[in-house]
Amino acid sequence: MTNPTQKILVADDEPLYLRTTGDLLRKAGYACVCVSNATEAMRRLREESFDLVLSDLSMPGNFKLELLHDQRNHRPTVPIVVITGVPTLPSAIESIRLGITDYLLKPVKFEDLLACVRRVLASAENKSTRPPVPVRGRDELETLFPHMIGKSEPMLELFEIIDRVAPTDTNVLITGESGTGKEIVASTIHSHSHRSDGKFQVIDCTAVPESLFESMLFGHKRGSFTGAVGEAEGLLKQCDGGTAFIDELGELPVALQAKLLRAVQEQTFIPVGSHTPVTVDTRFVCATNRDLEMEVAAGRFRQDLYYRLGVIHIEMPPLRNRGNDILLLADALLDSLRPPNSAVEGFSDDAREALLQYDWPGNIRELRNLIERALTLAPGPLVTTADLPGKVHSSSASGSHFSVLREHVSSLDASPSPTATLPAALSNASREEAMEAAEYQYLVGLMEIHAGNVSEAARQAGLSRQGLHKLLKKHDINAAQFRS
Ligand SMILES: Nc1ncnc2c1ncn2[C@@H]1O[C@H](COP(=O)(O)OP(=O)(O)OP(=O)(O)O)[C@@H](O)[C@H]1O
Repeated sequence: MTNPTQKILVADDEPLYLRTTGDLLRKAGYACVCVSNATEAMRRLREESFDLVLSDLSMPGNFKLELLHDQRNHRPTVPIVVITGVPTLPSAIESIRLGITDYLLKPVKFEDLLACVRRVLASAENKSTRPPVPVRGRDELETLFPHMIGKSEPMLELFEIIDRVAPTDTNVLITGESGTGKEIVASTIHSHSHRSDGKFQVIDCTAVPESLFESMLFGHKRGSFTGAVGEAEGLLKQCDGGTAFIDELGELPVALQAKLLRAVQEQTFIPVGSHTPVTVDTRFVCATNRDLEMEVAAGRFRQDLYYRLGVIHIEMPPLRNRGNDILLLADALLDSLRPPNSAVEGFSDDAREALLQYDWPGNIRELRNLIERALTLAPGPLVTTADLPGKVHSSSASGSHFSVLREHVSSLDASPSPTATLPAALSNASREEAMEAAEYQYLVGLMEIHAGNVSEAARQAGLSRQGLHKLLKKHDINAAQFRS
């Protein structure tokens, strides 16, 4: 039921759109004020109270800037649904400060607009019964999420975003290199949300064959396809009331993107072989290490889905940009991974320096693996550079053998002659380093041949898509960069 006191400000510089939207919303029972420029929109916002703003932020006058300015004057944020023909995603902090709750792309169907308005207003009503998120100082931010280690500026900014975004129902897109902590951020958002009693459901787009993905996500009726011996509830239904974490979103096949869009937009879907829609109440948090904007530009990822899922866009800082957090993480991981009978107590000064100098292409996952390895090698009491892989300790001295080797093999022709000789400087490389560099070269060549198509490349390599993804991740190779 529409609450007749709910008041919407519609701000847009297209007269026809403005008039029809206003008329339709009034018919749907909302009080509606329509304005065609930023100055008028700000004047109305300052003088009256609204429950929702529907606006293309890029109309005459800088509405975005004025809203941010008002925020600094501590005015309460009204939820904003951005309706635009030329979208750009603001940073996470900017989205939060502006109060952006959703994106709709023009032309927008009125039923979609209405569904969105209802959802946002219902969620804003819930929100008003929740205590506001206080502004936190540095000390408080540092201790807010004890399982997430970090005191560097990029990490404190991340903690502030998580703190502000967790209590809302806004969809979140987390991007960043492999191993930077995207999943841990997603689960922290869930555990600090009002959905924490519901399930945090991980849905990995690379883990399921394309043909089974739809039934895995939405469920199926008995007999709907060969092998569907019973009825199955999909993963989305299982996290009704909770959070769906869609990992490796960039790998989601195009055919399924439209179906996911409907589920995200309307919170309903139809199980395979059924005719009856299922309704859920699920928040979507997604992650990818692909450049989704590039995927959208290349036509491989739906623009509407990208905007719908990325209302808040968090970019994870790579470990190499987190300064002394590297050492905080190394100490904490050593503590948590050390077996009870281990004689190892810490790192030598040289080893600490080497950890700081290395560029960590595999980020925290790589650091964790390195510490596990060092714990088995180091006689104790200190882990020294001798217990670290060559690529780590040599990066602080003469440059890593591995990276030099990797550079060398990358500069070779795509099909190098078997007699190609390695430079004398590389004769120091260990067998392990040489094998890694060869594997890297093979993967780069494979990606070039198949123009970044992981399924085709996996077929040639005799690997599963998932297996190939793991290898690409290990070498920090982004398949998207090979697509034209
Ligand atoms: N700030 C942190 N403090 C402590 N541990 C962390 C932190 N960030 C990540 N980790 C740990 O590092 C490992 C990798 O993190 P996670 O799986 O969240 O990365 P990811 O970005 O999702 O990786 P991928 O893209 O490969 O799926 C996990 O074991 C996680 O618990």
